[in-house]
Amino acid sequence: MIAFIVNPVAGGGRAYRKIPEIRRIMKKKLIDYKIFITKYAGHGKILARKAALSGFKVVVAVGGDGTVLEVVNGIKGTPAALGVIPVGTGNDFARFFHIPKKIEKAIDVLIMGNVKVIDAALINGILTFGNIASTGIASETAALAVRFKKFFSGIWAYLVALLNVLFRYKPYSVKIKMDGKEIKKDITIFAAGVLSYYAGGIKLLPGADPHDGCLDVMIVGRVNKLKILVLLPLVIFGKHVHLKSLVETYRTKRVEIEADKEIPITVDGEILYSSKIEIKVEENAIKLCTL
Ligand SMILES: Nc1ncnc2c1ncn2[C@@H]1O[C@H](COP(=O)(O)OP(=O)(O)OP(=O)(O)O)[C@@H](O)[C@H]1O
Repeated sequence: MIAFIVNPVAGGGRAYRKIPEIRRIMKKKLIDYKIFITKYAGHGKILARKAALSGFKVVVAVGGDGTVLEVVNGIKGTPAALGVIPVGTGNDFARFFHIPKKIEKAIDVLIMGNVKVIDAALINGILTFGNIASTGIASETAALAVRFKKFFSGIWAYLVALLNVLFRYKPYSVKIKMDGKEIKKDITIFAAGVLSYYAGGIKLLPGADPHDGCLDVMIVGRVNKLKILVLLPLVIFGKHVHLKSLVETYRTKRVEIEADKEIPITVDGEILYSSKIEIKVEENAIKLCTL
């Protein structure tokens, strides 16, 4: 039995509009299913948990990365597997695993029965996430991009927001603890995660591998703002990591950041504020229906 958790606002309402198509395809394929529609942000986690505990073998996030985040946290620790119908705006989680955007093909992935166990990450001991957590210019940009999403789609909303943030951004002074070492740093961009994509297709952590039991970490310290503009096209295609003089990369199981004030942290599209961030890998945390 398959449970679909539909976030009606994901993808600007696209997730909701796809319900009749999901019903038609499931009827044609003669598979038992139920559709649950979220009523508010956070409801997806509750619905997903209830579905998983009441025997649904697959619980499907019908939406974007925010919906996947809620379903992952809902089904964590239950026998249910995660499915995704990527009808959000960015869909970075589905992009990494090549989950098709066409509804019928995405449903085929669910019923094919191919389940892979993948790593996730835990932030501040409370939230499990499947993509990337970031702070610095990236999170300030994400916070602003929310407003631009009404006017621009996917990656464009982030690019316009970035140009707005870029010239007023002041690097955060932080302490970073990793692998028994502590470094003091002024950070422009910090990202840690288990998958590669960010903000609708930007390849922020190109080397991330959800099967290696590690987080990939990427840090850009204090840099001339014009250099950020040079870095930008490279980041989109994941080539920035070759610029060793600007970009530091690490692979670790746990990383901690301490700042002297609350800073924004973007976690799979959601924004948290904290002065202390602890991110650690959760090995084999998610069972995922994939190709
Ligand atoms: N019924 C609801 N009403 C309002 N917000 C909701 C509802 N259900 C879920 N949400 C919230 O909607 C937000 C956006 O969802 P989601 O991220 O899936 O879509 P998106 O932003 O279009 O896609 P992406 O994150 O891939 O760009 C999430 O933060 C989620 O918590």
